[in-house]
Amino acid sequence: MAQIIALSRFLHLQHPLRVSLASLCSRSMSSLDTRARAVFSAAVEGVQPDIVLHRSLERHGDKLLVGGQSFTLTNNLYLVGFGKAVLGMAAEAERLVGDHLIKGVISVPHGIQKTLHNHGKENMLLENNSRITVMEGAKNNLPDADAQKSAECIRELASGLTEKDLLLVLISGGGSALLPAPAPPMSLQEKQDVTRKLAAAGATIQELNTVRRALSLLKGGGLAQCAKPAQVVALILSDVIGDPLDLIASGPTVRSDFKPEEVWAILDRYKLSYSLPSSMNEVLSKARPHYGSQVQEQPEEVQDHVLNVVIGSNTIALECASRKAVELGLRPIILSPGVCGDVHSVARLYGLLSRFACFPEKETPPELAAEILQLGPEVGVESWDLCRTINMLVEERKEDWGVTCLLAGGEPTVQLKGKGRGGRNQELALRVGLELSSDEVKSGAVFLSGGTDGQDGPTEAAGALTDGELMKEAMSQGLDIDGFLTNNDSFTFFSQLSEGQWLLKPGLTGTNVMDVHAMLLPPSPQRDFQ
Ligand SMILES: Nc1ncnc2c1ncn2[C@@H]1O[C@H](COP(=O)(O)OP(=O)(O)OP(=O)(O)O)[C@@H](O)[C@H]1O
Ligand SMILES: O=C(O)[C@H](O)CO
Repeated sequence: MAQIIALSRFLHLQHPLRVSLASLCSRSMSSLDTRARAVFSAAVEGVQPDIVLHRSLERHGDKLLVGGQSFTLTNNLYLVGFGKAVLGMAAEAERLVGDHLIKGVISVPHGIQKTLHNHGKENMLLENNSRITVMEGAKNNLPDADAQKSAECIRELASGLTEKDLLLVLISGGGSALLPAPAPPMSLQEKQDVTRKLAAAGATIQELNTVRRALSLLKGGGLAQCAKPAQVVALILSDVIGDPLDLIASGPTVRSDFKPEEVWAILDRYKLSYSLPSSMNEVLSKARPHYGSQVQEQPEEVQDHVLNVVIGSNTIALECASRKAVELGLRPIILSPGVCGDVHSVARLYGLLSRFACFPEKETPPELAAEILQLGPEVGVESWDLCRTINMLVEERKEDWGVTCLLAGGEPTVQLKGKGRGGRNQELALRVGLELSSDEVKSGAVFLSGGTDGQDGPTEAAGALTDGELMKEAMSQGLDIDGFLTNNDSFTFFSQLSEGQWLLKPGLTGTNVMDVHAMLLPPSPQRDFQ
């Protein structure tokens, strides 16, 4: 396969008849990368907001079944939502239970209706006669006055409910910025400054949202508290590793045990404790273990009226990808949905795994497995997941199972030093390409990394594909990989390489469960150890 790919690239670049000749071989040439793209599409398809919502809500007459519980619909339904994917969730919810819906308000990103319309995603838009009001805001993913207005409308709706009412809360990534309700006397500007400084200093989403929860009327369970005594059912599309309910969109329906020392420790870590506005000191000193920051301590049972259900996650996307891999004749192995850490280390991991899978001798050297295991903590992958993966790779080598499809997900990080255009998926693909290219024995592996939202950093690509021919291909086209990497310019690199054919460009997908990685590993060509 590697030879066919190499030949086709040669034809594509050098031969005067390159277009027609290349297209003659394109079917076999692209077999692995076509399958990698199909596996990625299946991952994204499996977590489309309307699909996950449909999967999680069951309607039998006036009964609504969700998360193993049953609720009676008696024209008592209200709906609120906030996040990048809630428009599609709301559209499907209205199709399913709209006849009982009294009123809804959702807070969604600025311009999203137009963008979804332009991408032909009409199924994610509300009907003209919808009972749900769509409010756009949070330009550039920052809480703004528009989002604050939406949050106020959502708070008003929730606060007016009675014990007969059922409130559906739709939550997805980006929800924190779309539901700003600064605890008085803090202003939106002051809260925005603190979160912006934290983010710029490199705070993790866990740290950021721990602080956000402490400063908000609605986060950290505040929304659920407002809706009391109504029954609350929150349907959550997770964009955080491990699906922690209290952190996704800062957990507006999840009771948070606020620990002031935890918040101060985070502010200290990023050297912000001494430059805080006085209003923030006031909010933090008043706060107690509670729902939101302004409410007095509540007993545990107040949470009884809330059901939180994760309806979509990276794990689900990987399971869908795995099923697609089987359909395509590949042997799937799911490594982990929690890959994080610097892209350098993550690329190294994939390089080592490919070397291990395709090692051309009967026994793989134990040092290789040891090096893989050592990397685990740096890239967020548990030892047992690595051991399980290594064992499966060993079995596949012994039994000659054909092409393996190694799947993983998560959200690695890039330390931005240059001024180029790129994203963590494209930079990871580029670094994995270097790893695969540097192998003496070419594994023939193809690697794909893509953001499930369809957008990788500030670029129009979701990610990129790569393989062991990357270095040769780049050199033959006069592209200096190191230069592009130093300048964090992976998008420009992949746009210039072979006319952009290695870019992954599904367009905006309307969902977001972080990133998906797929590495297709053909059996070693020198396999004579049977
Ligand atoms: N030139 C670049 N090269 C590599 N990575 C970049 C570059 N510019 C931005 N990034 C990375 O892209 C990420 C931001 O992009 P994006 O908006 O896709 O983030 P996200 O975390 O997927 O957002 P969300 O979860 O809200 O969808 C950051 O991790 C940032 O480090
Ligand atoms: O909105 C947020 O807080 C992030 O997207 C994590 O869920």
